[in-house]
Amino acid sequence: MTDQSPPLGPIGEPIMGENGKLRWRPIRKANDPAGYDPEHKHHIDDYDLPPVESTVTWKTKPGEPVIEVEDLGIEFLRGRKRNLSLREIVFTGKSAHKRDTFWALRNLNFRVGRGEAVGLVGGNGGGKSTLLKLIAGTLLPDEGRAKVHEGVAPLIELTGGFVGELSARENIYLTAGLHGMSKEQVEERWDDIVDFAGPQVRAGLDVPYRHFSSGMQVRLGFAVITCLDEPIILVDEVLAVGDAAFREKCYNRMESLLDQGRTLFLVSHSGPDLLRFCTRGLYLNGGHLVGDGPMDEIMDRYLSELMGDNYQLPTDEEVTDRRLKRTDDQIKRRLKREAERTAIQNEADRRRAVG
Ligand SMILES: Nc1ncnc2c1ncn2[C@@H]1O[C@H](COP(=O)(O)OP(=O)(O)OP(=O)(O)O)[C@@H](O)[C@H]1O
Repeated sequence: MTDQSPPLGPIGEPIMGENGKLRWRPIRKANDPAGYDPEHKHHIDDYDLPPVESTVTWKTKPGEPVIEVEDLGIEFLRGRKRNLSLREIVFTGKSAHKRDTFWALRNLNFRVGRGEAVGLVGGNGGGKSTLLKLIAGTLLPDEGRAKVHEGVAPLIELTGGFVGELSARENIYLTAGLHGMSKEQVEERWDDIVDFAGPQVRAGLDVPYRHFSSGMQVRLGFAVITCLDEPIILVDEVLAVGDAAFREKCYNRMESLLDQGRTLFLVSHSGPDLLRFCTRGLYLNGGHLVGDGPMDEIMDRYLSELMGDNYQLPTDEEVTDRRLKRTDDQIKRRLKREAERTAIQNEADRRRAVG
C-alpha cells in the first residue's frame, strides 16, 4: 500500500481492510530498512516494497491466469489381472490381459494467477506429484486439460530430467538450452549456477551425472532450474534430501523468485515449509481436489483429517497471531534480501567506476 491508501488506525491497532485482510498502520516505508522496527506488527501489504527486476518475459498480462486446469483426469494401469484363457479370448474377443486401471486424478478444476505461491498437500498417493507432472507436460491427461500459459521450470524428480551419461557441465548446457537459453546466457550465469550448487558440484562438473550423490543431484538440479527465466517453478519433495543449510539457501532463492512475481508450486509434507511461502493451498485426496483456500486453513484441515483427535485446531486468535508472526518474518526476510541486493548492486557500480 502507498501513502495514498485510505487512512489506517493508530499505530499497532489493526483495522479490517476492504479486501478482508487485517492491516496495520505502517511506521515507515519499506525501502528504508534502517527504519525497521522489529517490535512492531505489520501487514506486508502496508509496505511500498520496491518491485524486483526480473529477466522473465511474460506472455500473459497481469491479472490473467497462468495455469487453467479444467476437468483434468488421468488414469493409470494398476497392474495386470490374471491372463484370460485362449477360450475366453476367442469367444469374447477381449485382449489377453485384463486391464486393471484407476483414476489417479479426476475432475480437477482450478486456476492459478501470476505470482501465486501454491502448496499442494495430501496423503501418500493423493496425486500431488502426478498433478505437477501434468502441469509440466511430462504426463498427458486422459480427460480435460491443464492449460499452461507460461514457461515452466520443473524440479519434480531427483534427476531433474538430467541425462545420467552426460557430465554435469553438459547437463547444464542441455537443460538451459532446452529452456531457450543461449550458450552466452549460460556462460553469463555459470558462476551463479555453480556457486549456488556448492563446491562438491563444482569439483564434479566433468563427472557423469549418474555418479552424483542424491544430495549433489538436487543441488545441481535446483541451481539450474532456478536460474532459468521461466515464470512458473514447480518443486516436488526433492529438497528433503539436501542438508539443512542448503535447504535454507533454496528457500531464500524461492522467496527471491516470488519477489520477482514468479509463480511457485510446491509439494511438501512439511507444514512449516509450505506456510513459509505459500499463500494458497490445494488439498488432494484420493485423486480429488477436496480443498482450495488459504494455506494455513488447508494445512489445518488436512492435519485434522489425518490425525483426528490428536490434532488440535488453533483458535481464531491463534490463527491471527500466527499469520501476523509469519507476515512479520516474511517482511524481515524481504528487507534483508533488499539490503543484500542493494549491497551487491553498489559493489558492482563501484567496480565499474574503478574500471
Ligand atoms: N506411472 C504410473 N503408473 C501407475 N501408477 C502410478 C504412476 N505414477 C503414479 N501412480 C500412482 O498414482 C497415485 C498418485 O501418485 P502420486 O505420486 O501422484 O501421489 P503423491 O500424492 O505425490 O504421493 P506421495 O505423497 O506419496 O509422494 C499413486 O497410487 C501412485 O502409485
